[in-house]
Amino acid sequence: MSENFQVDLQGIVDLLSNHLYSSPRVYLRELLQNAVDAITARQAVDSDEPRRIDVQATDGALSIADTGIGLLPDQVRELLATIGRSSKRDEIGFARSEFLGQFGIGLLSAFMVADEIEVVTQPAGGPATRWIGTADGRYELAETADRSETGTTVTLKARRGAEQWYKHATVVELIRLFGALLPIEIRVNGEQVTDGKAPWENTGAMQRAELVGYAQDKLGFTPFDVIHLNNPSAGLTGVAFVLPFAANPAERATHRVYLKRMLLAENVEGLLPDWAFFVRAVIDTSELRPTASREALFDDGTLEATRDALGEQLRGWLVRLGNTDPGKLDRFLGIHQLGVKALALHDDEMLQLVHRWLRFETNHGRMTTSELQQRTAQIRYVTSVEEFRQLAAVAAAQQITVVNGGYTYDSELLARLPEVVPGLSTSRFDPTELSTSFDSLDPDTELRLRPFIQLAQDSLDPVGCEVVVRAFEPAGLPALYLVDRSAQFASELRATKDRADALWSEVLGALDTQDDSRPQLVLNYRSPLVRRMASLNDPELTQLAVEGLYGHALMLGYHPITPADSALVNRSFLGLLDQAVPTPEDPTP
Ligand SMILES: Nc1ncnc2c1ncn2[C@@H]1O[C@H](COP(=O)(O)OP(=O)(O)OP(=O)(O)O)[C@@H](O)[C@H]1O
Repeated sequence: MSENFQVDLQGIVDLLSNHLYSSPRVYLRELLQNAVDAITARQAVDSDEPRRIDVQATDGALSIADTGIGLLPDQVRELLATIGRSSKRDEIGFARSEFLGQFGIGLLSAFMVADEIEVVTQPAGGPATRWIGTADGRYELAETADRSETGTTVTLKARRGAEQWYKHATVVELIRLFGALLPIEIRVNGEQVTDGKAPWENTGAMQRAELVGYAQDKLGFTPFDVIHLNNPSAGLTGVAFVLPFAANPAERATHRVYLKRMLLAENVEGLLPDWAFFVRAVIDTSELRPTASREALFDDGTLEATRDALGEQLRGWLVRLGNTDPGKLDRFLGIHQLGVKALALHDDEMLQLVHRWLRFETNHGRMTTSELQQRTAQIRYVTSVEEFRQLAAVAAAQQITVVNGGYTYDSELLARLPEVVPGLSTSRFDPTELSTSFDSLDPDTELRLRPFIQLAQDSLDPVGCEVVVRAFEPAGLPALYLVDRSAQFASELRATKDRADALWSEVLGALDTQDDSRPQLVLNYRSPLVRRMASLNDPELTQLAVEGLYGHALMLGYHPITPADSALVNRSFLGLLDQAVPTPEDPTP
């Protein structure tokens, strides 16, 4: 013998209110939606019939009356009293596109705010029926006196503690929120509360001002720009408002979505591609599907195709801006630079889109990648602001363009650019490259300077630095400390190894590249100071001066200072002071 399931209605209502719906306020959305569907069904039969919804909200009670199709007694039994039964699906069970509802559970949401639901309904030419359902799962059905008009009235009485959802102001606010775009006359306590127009449908000169006003009112900001969105295959129209402030690209952007002109939710995710974090969209769609809670979009192929199509339109806006109003694009990037860069780092599409407008600091001013490409086949960058400060002027004097990759995301972006942009080549700038562009001394001078160079080398042997003399610009810079990158890594590794315990020491030892190329102190023979030093006849003073320059060059380049370095610099500083400050027995004239 087969039996029917018993359903604990209270359990289902708890499930809906605690797990499906985000707030009891959706009860009004569900009632409104049923009224709209009933009107749609009646219009399909006779489009001359009125399209009206009348809400009466007095403290503690609410009724919503529609001029819809109404139900016969048998339909009431089948549709209202059977959970999950809906008149809005076709024979195969698919949602029929003309209706908002589809699941056959919406009416139950009223039990979140009422213990009893009364429905009085009458189809054209049929009898009027009164149905009263209670939250404990019982219902009564009876014929009643005819209504004055075809349609349905649903009446609720507030459950204790839910009175706030029945207040006039709250009801007006919620009806406006959910129903602002519905092409139906909606009154609350006699007053018409909506105009049925989407802000982007107003044409004419004031359209933009109205859209800006809408964003200010409803979204709380004055948009940087407004982009129209359109996707006929999803029956979609709307706008994207560009945020006037920086947004965190890691936070998923959410959008206000209307489905068949009724609000689905104010914070729908997944409508636009992830990279479009800098806009908030407001759209209406007739083809995308809701989830059962009607608070999110169902993530299917149609949504994916829509996301791509809308992404194309946002991309189009960026490209247009780049081509027609570079100043405005610059302002846009000024606001969203960091977010755009962060995203471009992981999202090839975004990088491809924006790379040509991203500006980087270089030693020849701020430049885009295409401006850089015009200057040099190979874009060279350093990875820290300190390194840039040290090398910028010297490299510029040798006509070498160096990009400062020290700002957030810049060096990572520069490293990734060649993967995405054909023909673009970037590399880390190796400071030792500089010395190859410095001028060597002529053989006579070289010979003459040999004792000086030897003396300087003796001073710097204890710190493992090689002394070289070259002539380069700017002449005001007496010395430059250059260290090959892999040598720098090896020396830092060794310093750490010396400080680490035995286990770590061994691990670090395995990483040692054994690169023993020594750092160089390049003395600049164009510098008057270096020239004077080279012609000194006092070996001790020469050595102190070389050590002093060494310390100065280290600090200028923000290089790490080892104990041996600081001992050397100390010695030089004190020695030079000693020479500079006269002793009392040596009275100055
Ligand atoms: N105001 C109304 N006028 C006419 N029929 C109604 C009305 N309200 C509800 N119904 C009938 O009751 C059925 C069940 O309504 P319910 O709101 O529970 O589900 P639904 O609207 O079909 O789907 P969903 O759960 O997606 O809202 C509807 O399919 C409809 O046939």
